[in-house]
Amino acid sequence: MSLRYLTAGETHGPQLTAIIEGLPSNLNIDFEELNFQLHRRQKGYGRGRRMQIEKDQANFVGGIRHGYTTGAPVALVVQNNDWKHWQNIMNIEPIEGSDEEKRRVHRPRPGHADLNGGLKYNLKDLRNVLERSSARETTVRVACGAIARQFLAEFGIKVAGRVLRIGEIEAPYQDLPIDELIEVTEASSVRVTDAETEKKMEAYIDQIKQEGDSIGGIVECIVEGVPVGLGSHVQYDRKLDARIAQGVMSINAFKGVEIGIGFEAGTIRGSQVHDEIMHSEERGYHRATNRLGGFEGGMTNGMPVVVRGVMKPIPTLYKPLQSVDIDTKEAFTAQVERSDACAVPAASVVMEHVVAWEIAKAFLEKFGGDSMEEIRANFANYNNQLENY
Ligand SMILES: Cc1cc2nc3c(=O)[nH]c(=O)nc-3n(C[C@H](O)[C@H](O)[C@H](O)COP(=O)(O)O)c2cc1C
Ligand SMILES: C=C(O[C@@H]1CC(C(=O)O)=C[C@@H](OP(=O)(O)O)[C@H]1O)C(=O)O
Repeated sequence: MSLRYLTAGETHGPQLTAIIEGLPSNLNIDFEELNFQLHRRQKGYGRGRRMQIEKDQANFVGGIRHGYTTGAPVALVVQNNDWKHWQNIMNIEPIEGSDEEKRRVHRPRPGHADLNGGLKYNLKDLRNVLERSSARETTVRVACGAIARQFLAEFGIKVAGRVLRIGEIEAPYQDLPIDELIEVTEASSVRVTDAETEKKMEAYIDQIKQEGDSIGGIVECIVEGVPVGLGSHVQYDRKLDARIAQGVMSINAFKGVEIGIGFEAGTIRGSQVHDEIMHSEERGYHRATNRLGGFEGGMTNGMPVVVRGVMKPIPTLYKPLQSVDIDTKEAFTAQVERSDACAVPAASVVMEHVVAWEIAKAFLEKFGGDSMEEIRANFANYNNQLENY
């Protein structure tokens, strides 16, 4: 059985839930580290009031004993603190005497799932769509990814992320060793590597917010220590670059994915794109450059995996856009109560965890076993095979 997870829960409901299946036994879970990753997702300049209400923590309710996985499905929940303000609106049972009509959402917001979901599921209260389409769900995706990240760390694989651009402001690209990149971006409110860009981006986000607008950006994830040969060229759905692309595109508001230089590859010559193959005693086979972001033929090539994603501007705007009421079919301009102005730094944390998940899944497919000990032995055996190749 390959590694998988399902999530459930609404943004203003009592909690989010995830069930992970396919984790090996005897993986040590560092709960503090996992909650730190949830905390990182909540940070980032430009987020709205909701993030002050939530203090995300994962509670495990299955599959772990005394800090170690047992091989059983892992179940975890994250409470929504905001639930207490929404209980009446979100109640599962009918509430006697409540004015259903008053709480019904019938004005779809442009850029959200509201209208498509209402039409598709035949729901006249669009809250039934928006509650689940909210990026609140990315909390438990990060929790699942944080477990994948801890699993990968056992094999020396490290994950970092950074913001490359917010709207008109591009961050200078600094090629830092991965530990330094993790440290420096962690200290930055917008997850960039230099203080000057950080200041510029903060002021820019403030300005956009003041103008009642929102802004998106471009983020990058780097994974180092990935062995050669994860994924496969032999079948479309085994190509790991394609699976990573699907994961990234599934993050709310993501509109594009690149591996390595990505779209730039269509603008320059082959000699400027392909990475020359080298061999040395210490490094074995490697590439002179890493323009293709660690992939050839849907398989990792041992170079760092480099993935970029683009996030559109937040759709809910204080400067309202026009839409159509589903009851009257009349035009109105959407009203806003609260929203993030920019969630690009937060989304870059989500992306790290989505990428970590896909790599962990492919790692388990290649070196799979039911316990960590079995996987370690399989991994050592493969490394031995590579050394003798
Ligand atoms: C971390 C994060 C936070 C977000 N916060 C908001 C928000 O506060 N307001 C909003 O309108 N959209 C927000 N979004 C984006 C919407 O969830 C998303 O655009 C919407 O569900 C429609 O999905 P699509 O853009 O993928 O088509 C956020 C996305 C992410 C990743
Ligand atoms: C709750 C989170 O993000 C939310 C994602 C979101 C959306 O429409 O996607 C809308 C906002 O929620 P609300 O409407 O309650 O203010 C964000 O705060 C979170 O990231 O944990």
